[in-house]
Amino acid sequence: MKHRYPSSSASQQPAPTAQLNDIGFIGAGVMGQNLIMNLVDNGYTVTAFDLDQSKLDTLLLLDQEERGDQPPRISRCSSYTELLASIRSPHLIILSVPAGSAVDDVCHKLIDAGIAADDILVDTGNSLWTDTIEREKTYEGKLIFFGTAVSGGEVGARFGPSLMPSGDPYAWTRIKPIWEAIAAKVESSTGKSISRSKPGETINIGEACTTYIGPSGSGHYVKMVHNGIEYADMQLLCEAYQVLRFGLDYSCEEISSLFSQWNQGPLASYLLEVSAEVLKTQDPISHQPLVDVILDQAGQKGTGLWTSVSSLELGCPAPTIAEAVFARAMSTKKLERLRASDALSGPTKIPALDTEASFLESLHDALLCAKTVAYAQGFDLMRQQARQQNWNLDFAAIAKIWRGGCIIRAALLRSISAAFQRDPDLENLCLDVNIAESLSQQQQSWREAVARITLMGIPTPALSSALSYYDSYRSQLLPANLLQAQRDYFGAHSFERVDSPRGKKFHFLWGSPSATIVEQ
Ligand SMILES: NC(=O)C1=CN([C@@H]2O[C@H](COP(=O)(O)OP(=O)(O)OC[C@H]3O[C@@H](n4cnc5c(N)ncnc54)[C@H](OP(=O)(O)O)[C@@H]3O)[C@@H](O)[C@H]2O)C=CC1
Ligand SMILES: O=C(CO)[C@H](O)[C@H](O)COP(=O)(O)O
Repeated sequence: MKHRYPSSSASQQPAPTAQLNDIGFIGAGVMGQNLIMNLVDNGYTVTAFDLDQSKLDTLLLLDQEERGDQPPRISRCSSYTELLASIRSPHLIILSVPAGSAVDDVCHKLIDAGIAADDILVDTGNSLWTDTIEREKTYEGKLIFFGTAVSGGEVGARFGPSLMPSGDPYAWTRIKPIWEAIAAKVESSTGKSISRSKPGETINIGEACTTYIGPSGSGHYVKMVHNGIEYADMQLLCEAYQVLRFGLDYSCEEISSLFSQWNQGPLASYLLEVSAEVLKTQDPISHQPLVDVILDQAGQKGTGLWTSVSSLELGCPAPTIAEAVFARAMSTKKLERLRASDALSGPTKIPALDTEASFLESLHDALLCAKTVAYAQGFDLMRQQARQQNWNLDFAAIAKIWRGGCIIRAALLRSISAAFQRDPDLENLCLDVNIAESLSQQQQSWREAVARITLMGIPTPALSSALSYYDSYRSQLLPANLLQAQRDYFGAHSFERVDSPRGKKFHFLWGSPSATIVEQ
């Protein structure tokens, strides 16, 4: 351990008294407000700071409403000096501000306000994992910067998120009981969520959806990949919706009930549940389905993009995740798409379906296979990055903490954690004996769905790219032999031969009258 902690900062701060709060919290926005309420439900007292003081008004009102005749659990403050003076030493401060410069802004201001070297600042935002590594180094000796990525949106933050902590092991010993208290819980035997949905409720049974991920930055990397899978999963559901809506003329209500039905089986997931809920929601203004009045231009904050960049940098294919990012980008070209819809033709003949029921079954299986493949890509990325960074990631534990609280929680994660428990060094999820069997059984339906949908002219970039990944991954031969020959032809880039030891390079003298191969 690199840190050499000076004596506790207690000397610079007021001595602990009953009035001092347990935790300082900076950023009382969507996530911050809910994390704070989760902390106080679990018995911690908090001093909160936000640039926007009206957010603190709301927070204190909420505390007043929920605590009944108990004393206040939250104090507000208007400066970092006040924040430090109002919490126990060594200080523990949690940060929930937008990723990027706001995080450093807070660090600098806390340093100016006298934060001590053994005080802990936990960044719960979606920070770029390399920024977290840099920050831990930059602020060493001034404060202990510790990353904990959080998933679960506002409801998760309030009643139990999935938490991905990483960094300084000493800081982890202090944070662990708090994270275990506020995290989502799942039943050990079934992996099912133990629901908690009322203010004041706490759950002290089951497995907490948090585990120490590893060295600095690893938790934020794992969360970034979680979000990449989230992008893919969301896109797959959007593609299924579009096929049903415009290929089969289903109403939103009908799609909602089909999704709810699918949610009882192996596709069960929070995102499917959310989609079913969204699709049955009416717009109070136009009284049409709400989705029909939402502009089809997707936003993004960057984690899917970072996952795809990481995939390219590592040379570790995650095309389904990348296609999901591209799909969001394509959606923003609204005006161009409107022009292109006039200029470019679609299918002239759409063959009739054999039966609607068999197509729905194929679509169901296609979704399940593509979702599995998206997870396989995500876990492969984590495996490659872990190798490069020398992180010892426990993939079974990661799959387990995603079973509850987080946005990608899904029944499938039970098979995924079981796969990594069977073989912690599993190269690719598709190779797990049970997962391989399911994919092999369902791949024909997947092809039929993709082929049908292609003939309908409905774009399914994630569904189809996942199938191409599956087929590429199971190919003994890929056309990279021709590709190597092309490279050698125009750039003398050389190639290896199948009949020579690996590493030996050859160049063909293209265009020379005698067919000559030279060893490089
Ligand atoms: N929303 C979600 O579902 C999830 C979000 N996250 C991550 O959590 C973090 C917080 O997100 P979210 O709660 O949605 O964001 P919000 O914008 O709702 O809240 C962020 C809060 O931080 C305040 N803030 C901004 N800059 C500073 C600063 N320099 N110093 C102090 N306070 C500041 C903001 O104040 P002001 O409004 O005045 O700028 C705001 O109150 C982000 O990193 C996000 O990516 C992670 C998981 C899920
Ligand atoms: O981290 C999250 C959930 O896990 C956030 O909801 C994330 O910000 C969503 O990303 P985007 O805005 O890019 O869709």
